[in-house]
Amino acid sequence: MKVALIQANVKIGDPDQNFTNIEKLMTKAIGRQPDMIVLPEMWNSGYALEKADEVADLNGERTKEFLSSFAKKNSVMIIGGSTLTSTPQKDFKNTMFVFGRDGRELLSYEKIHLFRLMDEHKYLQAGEKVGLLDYEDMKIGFMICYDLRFPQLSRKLVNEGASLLVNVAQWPTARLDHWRHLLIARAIENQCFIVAVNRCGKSGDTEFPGNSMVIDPLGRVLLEGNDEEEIYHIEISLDEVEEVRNHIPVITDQRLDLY
Ligand SMILES: NC(=O)CCC(=O)C(=O)O
Repeated sequence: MKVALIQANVKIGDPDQNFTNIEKLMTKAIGRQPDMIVLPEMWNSGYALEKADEVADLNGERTKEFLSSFAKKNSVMIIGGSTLTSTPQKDFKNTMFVFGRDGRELLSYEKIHLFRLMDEHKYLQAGEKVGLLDYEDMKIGFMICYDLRFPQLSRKLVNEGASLLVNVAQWPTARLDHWRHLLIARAIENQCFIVAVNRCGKSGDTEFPGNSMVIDPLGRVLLEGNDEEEIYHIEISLDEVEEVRNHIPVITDQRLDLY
């Protein structure tokens, strides 16, 4: 499976510019004919949470129409990072939409762990269900940024069959070492692939390192990005997951009767 990771910069509070930029980057990525495109977290608005009323995407309509038609036109699966969405009742959420090659919406996942350090808990509603997708012989589990810190979530997704975990993020440079180590740990402990796409650039005083990563089920780093706006391409084979799990059967050996 050929994956394109879109490590985009995000202009805070400017959806028009961000839609234009993401379209430009995805169009460039299509030249390498990926099977799957992955975008970063909150790419429509950045963390302009105090202006959520102005910049959030009402019912996710703009995001969905844009990603669905791009997916269909280019016959590519899109894991749409996440966007700041709203409802007419003014419920704001950090929402991921996923589309199949035919443009069909396959899943929406609303971030379940809100990150207090970036004030998410003051403005957003947390999602109430995990994100797991069964598509074209793949089971993919989804995490949005801070979700990475909760090993119970990734283990649940893996226990329900995921062999690939995707994390989309706006993870600041200040905690880059946590990002790297936690991603590698999640891959090793769950014996699965991890595709993690982080934004780059700066918003206010906060710097984002990019440093998107792809890690194999043995915890080997197959790809690690720099801090520039960039598209990374990689080919992975999810069959490797079974080989690794057969060698050291961690998932089978769990004592779910005890913990
Ligand atoms: N956008 C986020 O969820 C950031 C999470 C983060 O920075 C962390 O350290 O955790």
